[in-house]
Amino acid sequence: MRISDQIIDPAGAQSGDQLKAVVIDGNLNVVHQSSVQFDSELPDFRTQGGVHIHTDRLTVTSPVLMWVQALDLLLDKMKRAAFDFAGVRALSGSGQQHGSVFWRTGASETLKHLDPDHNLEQLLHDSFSVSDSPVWMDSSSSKQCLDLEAAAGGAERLAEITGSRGYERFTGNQIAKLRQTRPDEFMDTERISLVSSFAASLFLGGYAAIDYSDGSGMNLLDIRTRNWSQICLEATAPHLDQLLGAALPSTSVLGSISSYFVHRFGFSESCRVVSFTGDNPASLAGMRLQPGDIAVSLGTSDTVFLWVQNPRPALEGHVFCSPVDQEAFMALLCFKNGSLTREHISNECAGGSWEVFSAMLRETPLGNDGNIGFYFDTMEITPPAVGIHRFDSEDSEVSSFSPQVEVRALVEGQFLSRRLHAERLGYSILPGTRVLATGGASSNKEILQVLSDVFNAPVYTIDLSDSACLGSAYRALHGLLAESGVSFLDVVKNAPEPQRTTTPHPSAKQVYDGMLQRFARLEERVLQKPRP
Ligand SMILES: O=C(CO)[C@@H](O)[C@H](O)CF
Repeated sequence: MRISDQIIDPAGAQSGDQLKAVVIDGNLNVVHQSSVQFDSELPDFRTQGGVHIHTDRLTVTSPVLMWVQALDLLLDKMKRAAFDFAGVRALSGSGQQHGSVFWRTGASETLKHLDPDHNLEQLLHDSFSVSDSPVWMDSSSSKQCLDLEAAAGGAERLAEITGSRGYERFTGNQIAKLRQTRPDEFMDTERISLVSSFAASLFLGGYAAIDYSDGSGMNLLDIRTRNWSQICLEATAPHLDQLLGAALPSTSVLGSISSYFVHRFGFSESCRVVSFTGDNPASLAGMRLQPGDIAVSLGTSDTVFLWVQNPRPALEGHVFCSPVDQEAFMALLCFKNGSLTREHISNECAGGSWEVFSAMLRETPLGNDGNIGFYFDTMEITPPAVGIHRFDSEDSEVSSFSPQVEVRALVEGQFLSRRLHAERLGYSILPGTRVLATGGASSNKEILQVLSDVFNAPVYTIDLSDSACLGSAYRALHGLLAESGVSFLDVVKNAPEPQRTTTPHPSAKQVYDGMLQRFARLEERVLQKPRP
């Protein structure tokens, strides 16, 4: 790759709260970054964390036109910064998993004939049959999950086919709910995209295929045959295969960039668009995860994931097709109450100051004198519980902690939960295990110290706190070369190595091995409590 070549990746495209672009050169060095924060830079949409939480506290959506406007804004920012779009040889991207975009009948013609004298928001303003896209934080499709599990032959059978039991946020259940509750909008839909393939469609000037990896988060794709499961399609909506289009390998080169971007921004006509994928699969690529590593992404949601060759789908957690190896898979656990909950406790206990929050972690002991907390601001995915629950060293429930104890109870509780549920699924932390951390909170050393202590393993980070961006730029490069048969890990073998940032305290194993057993018992007590 000529040094002047660059790979643009509007990755993190539609991750929870922002749209980001990362550009790398032919030596895999990051040469440009830009971003748009949805809440502060597109205030007219009045989102919080990029979403609207509806009054039922279960329905969570994002305005699709906010995502479109964010792309206009991002590319205008790069243009004003005199970014050389002509040097971009390929682009790829990622989007928050499970979210869905419903294209109105006729939108494909609009996409094909975009007028470069206008911005995308003006051109696509009437192209969506559903203006408020369901997103991953939604928990409102429980009935549809039960119906789909029944149609598949039970939760275990559905997990065996699609990699997961029925989950409310998974796209198939959201599609079924929309068809049942908003039939007119559903009937006016000619294509359904994931957030990732929606973003790819904008650059392609036509409907982009859903890739195998992000498609694995829909409860619709058979993860072994990599075809849509007929049982699941028929249980969800009639002719759904026509609305989704065929799924393609995540390494597919979808085509050349739309002439709209050539004329409006100066992209080269030869710029290739490589299949977009989900944010977590892109993070796996960005961290160049290897078998034996465990990744912890500390973002709007926290996720724990790793590379697996022989998947064992279960009733907890998920198995997705790997985004970088057609024979492999990735196992993932999702914890919805991630950075928004850390922000909530920081505002309540540390005056919103991360410096104060970090000092409180430094000043409180490992094990927090036996105090344990569970912090679920919204209905949690892993485990399915809600509310805040605090216990003292005698396992007695208490109504409050001091601010310092609360801060440590939150961070220890989050990481004890990540470890407990990972070990339940058979992930074992072995000597030599690397914990690779990414996401916004991975830039906080005190939070990473607690992560290292709870897992009793060293924590490594990469230069960029958002590995989904970097992973999509790497995948863009791999897409250019994949036809030559070169593996993804070979293409990126010279990328900057993750740096070790923290190692566990000598007493960590003794403190947290014991605390984990208490945590598991108390979590059972929380799950037995009646939901409010
Ligand atoms: O639901 C999730 C994974 O299954 C979340 O991590 C979303 O991908 C966040 F955007």
